[in-house]
Parts: sequence; C-alpha cells; structure tokens
Amino acid sequence: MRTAVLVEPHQFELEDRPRPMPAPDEVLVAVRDVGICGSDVHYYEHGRIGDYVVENPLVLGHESAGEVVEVGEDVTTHEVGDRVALEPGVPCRRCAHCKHGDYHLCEEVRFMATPPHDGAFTEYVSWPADYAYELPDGVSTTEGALCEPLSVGIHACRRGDVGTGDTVLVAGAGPIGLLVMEAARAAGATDVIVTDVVDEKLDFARKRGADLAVDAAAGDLEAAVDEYTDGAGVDVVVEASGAASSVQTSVDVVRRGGTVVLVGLASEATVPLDVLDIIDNELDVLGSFRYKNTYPTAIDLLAEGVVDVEGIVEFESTLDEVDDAFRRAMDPDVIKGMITLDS
Ligand SMILES: NC(=O)C1=CN([C@@H]2O[C@H](COP(=O)(O)OP(=O)(O)OC[C@H]3O[C@@H](n4cnc5c(N)ncnc54)[C@H](O)[C@@H]3O)[C@@H](O)[C@H]2O)C=CC1
Ligand SMILES: CC(=O)[C@H](N)C(=O)O
Repeated sequence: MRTAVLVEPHQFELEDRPRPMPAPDEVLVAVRDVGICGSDVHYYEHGRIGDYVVENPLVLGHESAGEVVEVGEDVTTHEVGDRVALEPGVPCRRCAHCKHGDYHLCEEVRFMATPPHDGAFTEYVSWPADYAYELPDGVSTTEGALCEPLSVGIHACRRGDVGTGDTVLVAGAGPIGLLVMEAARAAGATDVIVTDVVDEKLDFARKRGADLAVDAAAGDLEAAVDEYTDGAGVDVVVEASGAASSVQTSVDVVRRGGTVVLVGLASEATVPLDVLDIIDNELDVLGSFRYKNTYPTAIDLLAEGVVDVEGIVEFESTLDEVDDAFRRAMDPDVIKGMITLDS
C-alpha cells in the first residue's frame, strides 16, 4: 500500500508498505480522507514538537476517515462497507485515568502521528473497532476526518461549560478556533467573538458567522469586548491561538466569575499571568487536552446539520501530491488542507 513517510524535515518519501492484517478486535479501513493538522505541519517543518521528536521515519496524519474493508474475527459491531471516522488516540484501558473515565489523559495512549506511532497518510489503517465510529448516510468521510478537530472544540466547550445564551470569545481563527466556534454555537452560545491577528482569518471568521471579529494586535480588544458586552466581559474565553500574550488577554476580557479554557499550546511554556485578577474575579482557568467521548456527539451534530466543518477545507490533494500539499499548508493564510485517497 502507498504510504507517505516523513523521512526527515521537509521530506516525504512514498513507500510501498505491506497492508496490515486486522487484529481480532480491529477493523481494516481503506483511508479516504485525512486532514493536515498544524501538528503535522510542525513535524514536517521542525521534526519535533516539544519532547516529541521524530527519530525514525514517521507517517503523519491523525484526522482520518474511510471505509471498512475487513473486520477482525471478534468484531461484531462493524461490517465491510461501513464508512467510519477514526478516533486517533487509543488508550491502554487499564491505568487509573482510563478507569476513571479520563481515557484522553492515559499516559500510554497510542496517538496516530505522534512519535513513535504512525498515522493515516497511507492507504490502509488497522484500528480497534471501538475507536472507529460509523458515519451515517449524509455525513461524508471528509466530515468524518474533521470530527477530530471538531472534537477538540466540543471538549473545550464542555470544559468551559458553554451553555445557552452565553457570550464566548474564541482567540485564534485557525481550524481549532473556527471549530470551537461551531461547537460553542451548538452548545447554545448566542454570541461568539473571534480574535486573530491576520485580516484574512478575521474575514473568514466573519463569513462563518462570528458576531464580532477583532484584530488582537490592534490593541483595543478589551475596549471592543467591553463595548459588545456593555462592560460585563464574556462568559467564556477559549484560547485557541497558542500566542503567549493571548493568555493574559483572555483573563482580561472574561467576566467576573467566568471561565478561561486554554487550548492553544503556548510556544513558551511559562507565560506572564496576573494571578490577582484570577483570584479577585474568581475565574476558572482550565486546561483542555484533546477530548474524550466526543466522536458520537460530533457525528450527531454533523448528521443533524448543526455544525459546518467542510467549509474550513480550502484545498484537497492526493497522496502523491503530499509534498506540495504540506508546502501549501505552511502558508499562514491557509486554514485547512485535506489529503484524499481513492484506493
Ligand atoms: N489542547 C489541545 O488538545 C490541542 C491544542 N491545539 C493547539 O491549538 C492551537 C490552535 O490550533 P490551530 O487552529 O491548528 O492553529 P493555527 O496556527 O492554524 O491557528 C492559530 C491562529 O491564531 C492566530 N493568532 C496568532 N496570534 C494571535 C493572538 N495574539 N491573538 C489571537 N489570534 C492569534 C493565528 O493567526 C492563527 O490564525 C495551536 O496552538 C495548537 O497547537 C491543537 C489541537 C489540540
Ligand atoms: C497538539 C495537536 O495539534 C494534535 N492534534 C495532538 O492532539 O497531539
């Protein structure tokens, strides 16, 4: 099977690898769509993300969906021909976190495209059946692949307890921020303010229904939020830019008693933060890491037409064009690229 392998930064090789055999509890999936995530681009450019270093050739891609072509002997839940979205992180199922229900915090998780685990830029993936979610008619495999970043948005909104009538500020209009916006609307937020520092991203957010889109670099964000909320501040901020300065700004624009959810991975591990602001205003400042139990929700929201994810895809390429696709995805103005396969 054709597989795009990152052999060193900025260099993919298309290899012919043996097709995997499904284990008894797995399904073999012919991959149809794989999103290019910011983390894939980061590994492509730098060969590492923090402590995760690409020491051996790695298959990238963790936002994937496809069609079941074979089922393991113990699998009773799936049939050949089912279209499925693959949840890319499979936990150990035995540790305290797994037993507590926080399987996304499992330290033994096997997460696609995170060294040393291969991802989905390949023709076939064999994956545990219970992490392969059937897509109903009407939900495309492109949407199935985008259940992954949508899940990040759903989990962040659950962490922030976003609810009916809330005003939510989303910092960063990349794919994650835009899908946080979708998840916040689905959770009942009536007002969504989006910030970015790139005009094209702000325009894109406006076109996708942001009530207010503000340039965070222009220096008047707090005033803009004050004006929009009559001085109250927003109920929830979801920080999805990863910009260090945006962490303090998030604390500045949330209302007293409100919640700040940190999703963006700040490039500097320590960021300045006025702790008195947090105490005096009794803020909840929470981390949000990946997701748990979100795929069924994401698929329901897509089936009901409550969220739009395909609208963030700006280009599609084939596996043979993976190098070009990654070069294109490196453009800061581009939101999302997809690799499509037709094996
Ligand atoms: N916690 C988690 O589980 C996950 C975290 N992430 C992180 O979430 C962040 C967002 O991911 P993507 O949307 O893929 O990244 P992205 O880089 O495509 O989007 C970030 C956006 O923030 C904008 N930005 C930069 N500085 C800003 C500022 N000061 N204020 C407002 N916006 C600003 C950029 O122009 C860009 O549009 C990244 O840091 C990523 O590593 C991504 C997936 C999962
Ligand atoms: C941080 C990322 O972008 C990636 N989706 C991951 O969950 O590791």
